[in-house]
Amino acid sequence: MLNPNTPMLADALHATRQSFDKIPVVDLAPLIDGSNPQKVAGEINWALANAGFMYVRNHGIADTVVDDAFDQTKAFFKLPDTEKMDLHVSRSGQTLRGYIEPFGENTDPGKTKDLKECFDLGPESEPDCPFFGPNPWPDEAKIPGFRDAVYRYHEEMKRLSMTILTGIARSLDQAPDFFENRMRNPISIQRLLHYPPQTGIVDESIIGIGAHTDYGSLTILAQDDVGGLQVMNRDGQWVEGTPIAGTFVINIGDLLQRLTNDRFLANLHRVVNTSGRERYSIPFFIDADYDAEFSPLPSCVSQDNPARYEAVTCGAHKYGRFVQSYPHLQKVPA
Ligand SMILES: O=C(O)CCC(=O)C(=O)O
Ligand SMILES: [Fe+2]
Repeated sequence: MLNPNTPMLADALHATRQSFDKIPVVDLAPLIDGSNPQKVAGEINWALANAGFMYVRNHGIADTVVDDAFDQTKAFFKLPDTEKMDLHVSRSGQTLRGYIEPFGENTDPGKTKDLKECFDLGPESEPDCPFFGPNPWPDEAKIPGFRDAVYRYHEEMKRLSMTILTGIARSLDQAPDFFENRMRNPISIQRLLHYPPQTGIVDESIIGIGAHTDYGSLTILAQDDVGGLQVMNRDGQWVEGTPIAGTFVINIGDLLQRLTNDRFLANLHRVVNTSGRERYSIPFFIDADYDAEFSPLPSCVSQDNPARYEAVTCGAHKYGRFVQSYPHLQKVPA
């Protein structure tokens, strides 16, 4: 007889196992040490134009920084639900920091409810526009070292993202500081994620995180060894983003797709955890300054390929996407 705990995936949730040539692995060493940044830019160009995703290795981030952040992530999600709910994102106004419970944010609304729970934080700053302000830190006595480890991770990710963005700028034939100039005080979000394993019949109505594209410029994802990330390939098939030790998964968001007039792809992805184990991941999202304008680069526009997007500002675009996926924001009058 069928064990009711054995996951049974509906057809639409199956991922094709393919060679990971499909999601390329880019060695960042020649970019970081300056020996051959143009070679790395070429690899980035291929990856972002075809997959919208890449793994990066030799990224220069110490294992201990990543391991400490994962240890603290696990400790955080073990806190009692009432304590996590005291830090709920809806209490942070437009800063949008804090805890989100299962089904509290749905990234493919109308189709899928997200089983994940997460905790968002960002740079400590004045709350002068959406996405900026203080963090709702959990009680240090309950999880000692949380703030330091998670914030250190955030700072390291900011540094790494600026390095990767110099490679992306080169791959677009722009000056290496192209992004730095629109990232003086960028919106950045550090997210801690927990995906409980799913058992029984799993269909698209509830999965870890529904199919979505990321909203901003660049995402750096650390995942544990559990697996479950799926990325859509150009044929519309879901390809597994299998964990590779010592790498981060990098993908771009809508703002870079707009900037490149669709030359680079903000690709659909989702998470389905039927491993039988708890899955943890730590994405870091970097966007740009709140008022930075994104419209197609002249070098990505031609007579045959006219501009496909109007200009948007980073903050307005990002906030609009959050309103669509956060039920609590929809209740707030505009
Ligand atoms: O947990 C993952 O692997 C992906 C998370 C994700 O796509 C997101 O938070 O935007
Ligand atoms: Fe995502």
